[in-house]
This record gives sequence, C-alpha cells and structure tokens, in this order.
Amino acid sequence: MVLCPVIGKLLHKHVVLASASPRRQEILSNAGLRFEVVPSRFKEKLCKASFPTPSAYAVETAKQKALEVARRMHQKDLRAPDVVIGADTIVTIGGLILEKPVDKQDAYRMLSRLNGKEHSVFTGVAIVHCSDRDGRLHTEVLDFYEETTVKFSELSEELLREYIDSGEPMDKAGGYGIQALGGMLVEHVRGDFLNVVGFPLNHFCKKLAQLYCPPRPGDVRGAERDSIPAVDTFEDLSDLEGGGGSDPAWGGRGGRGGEEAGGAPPQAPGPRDADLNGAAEEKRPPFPTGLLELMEGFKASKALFTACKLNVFDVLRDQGPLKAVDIARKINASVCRTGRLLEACAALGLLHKTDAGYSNTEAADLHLVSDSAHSLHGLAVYNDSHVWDLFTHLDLAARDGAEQARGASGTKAERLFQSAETTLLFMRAMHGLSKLTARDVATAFDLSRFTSACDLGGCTGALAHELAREYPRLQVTVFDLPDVTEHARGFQPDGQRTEHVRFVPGDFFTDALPRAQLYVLSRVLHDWPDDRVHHLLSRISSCCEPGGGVLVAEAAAMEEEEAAAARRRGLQPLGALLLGAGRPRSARELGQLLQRHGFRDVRVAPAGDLLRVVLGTRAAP
Ligand SMILES: Cc1cn([C@H]2C[C@H](O)[C@@H](COP(=O)(O)OP(=O)(O)OP(=O)(O)O)O2)c(=O)[nH]c1=O
Repeated sequence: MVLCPVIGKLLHKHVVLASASPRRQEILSNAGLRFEVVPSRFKEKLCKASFPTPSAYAVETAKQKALEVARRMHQKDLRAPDVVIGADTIVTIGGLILEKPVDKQDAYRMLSRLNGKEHSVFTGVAIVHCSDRDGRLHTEVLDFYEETTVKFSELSEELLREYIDSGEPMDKAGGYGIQALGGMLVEHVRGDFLNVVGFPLNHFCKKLAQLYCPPRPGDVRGAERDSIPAVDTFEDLSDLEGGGGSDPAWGGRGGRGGEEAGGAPPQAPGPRDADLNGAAEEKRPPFPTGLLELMEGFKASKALFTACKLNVFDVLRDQGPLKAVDIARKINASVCRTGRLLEACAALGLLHKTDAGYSNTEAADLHLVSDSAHSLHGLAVYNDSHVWDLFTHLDLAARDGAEQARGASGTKAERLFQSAETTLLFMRAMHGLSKLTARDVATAFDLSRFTSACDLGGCTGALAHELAREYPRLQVTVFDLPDVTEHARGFQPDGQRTEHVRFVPGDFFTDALPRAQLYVLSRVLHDWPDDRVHHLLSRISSCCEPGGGVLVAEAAAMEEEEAAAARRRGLQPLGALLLGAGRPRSARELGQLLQRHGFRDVRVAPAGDLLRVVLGTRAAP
C-alpha cells in the first residue's frame, strides 16, 4: 500500500486498538491500518491535580488504557498482541481539564465555559509493544501527545441548548464533536484537526517512522527526524520488521506536541525542523502551560481555603444561588473582594455562576461545606492555618533543617496540642480524611476472624466505627493521646454500634497498649523516623498473640506504581522535610518491617486511590 508506507510496517503484526471510540477506529482504518478493537476497561479517574500538565494526564491515561488491554489479553490467552495502541482526548481551558460530560447540565457547563473563547485539545497516545518472556508479559511504551487550539464563536444559550438536545456532546471530550454538528460552533482551528476528533494521525505516523524506519547512516534525511518519510524513502515496503533497523528506535521529539516523561530521552533537535512539504519553519518550544499552572497553583489553594474559612460553601448550600453582594453580606466581607474570590472559585470549578448568581458545584456540596458526611472543610482550614505557614519555610528547612524552619512554633505535637482550639482543628482535618478512606481500609482484607482490635493513634474513631460497622463481632479500642481522646466525644456518630467502640487515653510509645487480636496503624508510621517505628512495632509484636495481626495503612507506593500515584506521593517527603521526623515508605518496605518484627503471611492490598494496606499475622515466637 504505497500511500501509507509507515502504516504498512504494522500490517503483519497483531495490532490492537484499546479504544471504544468510533472516531479513532475510523481514522486508523481509513489510514489503512488493520487492527482488532478491544476497548480498555481502565477507569479514567487518575488524580488530575497530581500531573504537572494536562498533556501528562492525557498521556498517562492513554498509557494505562493500552497497558490494561495488553495485560488482560496476555492473561487470557497467555499471548499478548504485538502492539497495543491507546489514546485519550481531553479539552483544557483556564487550567481546567474537561472530559466527557456526565449529563446534559454538565455538557451545558462545559460548552458555556468554551463559549467565545480559545481552548486546547490534547490527545495523549501510547504505542505499547508487547512480548512474552518466559510466560511473563514484557512491554515497551512509546508515548506522545499532540495539542490543537480551537476557538469557539460567541454562541447564544438557545443554540447551546439545541446542540445539547441533539445528543452529540455526550460521548465527547469538552462536550462537542468538531467533525459533525459541533463544527458549527468553531471559528477556527490551529493544528491537527484529527487530533481534536480523537487521534493525531500525522504525529502517530512520524512516531512509527522513527520506530520502524530509522534513518540509515549518511542519509541526508537523517536530520529530519520528525517528518514522515516520503514514499520513495522505502525501497522495500513489504519489509515486515522495519527497514534495516533491528530494534525500534524509541524516543524522538514531536512537532507541536512532545514526549512525556517516562519515554526515552529526547533526541537533540536539529537547528530547524522540516514540515511535510520540506519547508523549514522556526522551532518554538512548547508553551509551558503546566509550569505556569504550578507557579500559580498556590493561589488556587489559597482561594479554596479562604472560601472554606469564610463558610461561602455553607451559605450557598443553604441559600444559593446568591449574588456576590448577598454572599458578602452574609459572610461579613467587602463586596468587591468577595466578588473576586467568588470569580476565582467559579474559575476553579468550585462554584457555578449563572444569571441567578453563584451556587455550589456537586463537589463543593459534597466536600467543602462544613457539616456534610464527606466534608473536607476541616482539612482545608487546617491546611490554611497550619500547613500553609509551615511551607513558607521550606527553603529554611532545605538549607538548615527542620528545627530552624519550625522556629518558635515548636514540634508538630507542641503546635497541635497547644490549645483546645488547635487540637480540634487538627482533629477535624483528620476526621474528614479518615472518613474518606475508612471504608476502603476496613474492607481491603477480610478481618472477620478478629473479635478485638486496637486502633493506635485512631484520633476521632472514624476508622474504628467503620471497622465496627463492617465486622459485627468486633470490639474496637481507639488508643490516642489524652489531648485527643478528651475531644473525641464530639465526633461520635449517632446511632448504632457506638457501644462497640471505646476510647483509651495513652501514648503508644510509653504506655501499656490495650490488649487486642488486631493492631491497626492507619497513617501513623509516615510521621516517625525508623528508630521510633521499630520501637513501636516491637511493642505491638510483644503484645500480639500468635495468630493475631497488624494492619498498616499508608499512602505507600506499590512496586509497579502508576506514574500518577507515584507523583502524588512524591510530595510527601516535603512534609517530612519540614517536620523533620518521618518519611513515606513503600508497600514493600512496610511489609519487610512487619516481617522483621515477627509477622508472617504479609499481604498488601490497595485501599481506594490514596492508601495501601499491609496485613501481617503474628507468628509463634
Ligand atoms: C473534542 C472532540 C472529542 N471527540 C471525542 C474523541 C474521543 O472519542 C472522545 C474523548 O474521550 P476519550 O476518553 O479520549 O475516548 P473514548 O471514551 O471515546 O474511547 P476510549 O476511552 O475507549 O478510548 O471525544 C470528538 O469526537 N470530537 C471532538 O471534537
């Protein structure tokens, strides 16, 4: 097939497209590629905030989609395909990532945001080469992304509503399809049109050319790494394994898009790039959107914290929608400043703004009001009043150590327990976080064989109550400092099973530990250095009867951790740097610690997005 020499290199391989998108299937089959379609089951729910750029998010999602299919196919038939292609398309505007709308209202919100403005469409692509090595799947990933800029006209509300009623937006990123009715919304496009539709064919072909047709030594075209080779570059188009090169040439830098971290190091760009027609154009570095977002990120956090502190979300939950002037009156603040804060919250996706005024988004109703079941309001207020202040001394901590950085404010315990008010602030923050993760921790393993448990450092008892709810035979003791247990009463849920949870004051480093079959350490160990952790585990080990257990929950990385989670956990050492004490540990390291202290049959399980749980059983001494 002369028209698609590069695509031809894949003709004799078993290629799988890990996508249900009819657009991607059409683009690739129109280009002459033969492939099997196996839609990925990877849930597109990576934490967006943990990526430095929107493109990094799209690339990681594409990679995870492809790897999920490769693993599933290998597991099923013990034979993976030769190549799996994954892709993910997102729309970004003002730092927000828009994916497929969940309902008509969501589509309306997205399209209103895009109305009259320019936005970017990123498609991340992963080309995964698979091979079988002694029954184990081996993968090599090449990934890249492409960015296209799209400008919407000024559109009337009526038109947007009519467009949404057509049903077209629902399965498309950003809520529109440029290739169909949505084309009428678009004033202009800069970049690859097919990239918007879901697959950057041109960039893909360039990557294939790098992989399968590396330039021969002395080839003058060698410098033109980014161009698709002209048809006559290939003498033998039926060459199955790639024109003369044995190994695929991983790496290389894309045109408007680029490589993501995790690929091979980029090759040094030539002084000029050549476009497909051979005309030279000035190479401009990609716009550093992600970096700029990081530079400004602290303002976004502060806006969220401040709105929480001023109870904006509480007021709007109870009385919204409200105009800025009314909100200002209710929170006792200046109208002009409140207006700006509300604008910022709307831009961050925390509030909706309509003609009727501001109202909470679903996430704000769920997590940012102060008294909801899943409230993180306490965490926001604690971060604002304690953690924010601590992080302003990060430079001092890096240079002179944690002591200097903490200065007069004292150790963590001294600061947290200096007054009932600060203790409660801390407890509210921990309560919100624990409630968010308690169910996942309680159910990561079947703990029904235990009838007594002791949650060491169990704070408000959020996890203890979840354990008692999940395992009706279980009696749970929460063991925490007297400053904490004294205030725990105010956090107890109404109703059932509270009689199965009791609070005992004490210090787990010095006081006798309550007897229990199962000891729980949830988000405790990362606060302590190795010597303290050993001391604590040896105390637990000597109290624990053979057959008893220890359950450790931490934001610990797994071995083959997806990059997103690894990045998210990558910020933890900063906290340790400032507090000068603990450190994050991997799941494997936690398992080894338990083994060292006499626990066997150590197993690890994920607990939701954030935590890993490690369970060990006390062996007979
Ligand atoms: C912006 C835009 C997106 N889209 C589509 C491309 C993608 O199919 C979709 C974005 O969602 P994706 O999550 O990238 O893909 P998908 O869910 O359709 O398929 P899969 O996850 O199985 O790979 O939006 C258009 O068709 N036209 C457009 O103008």
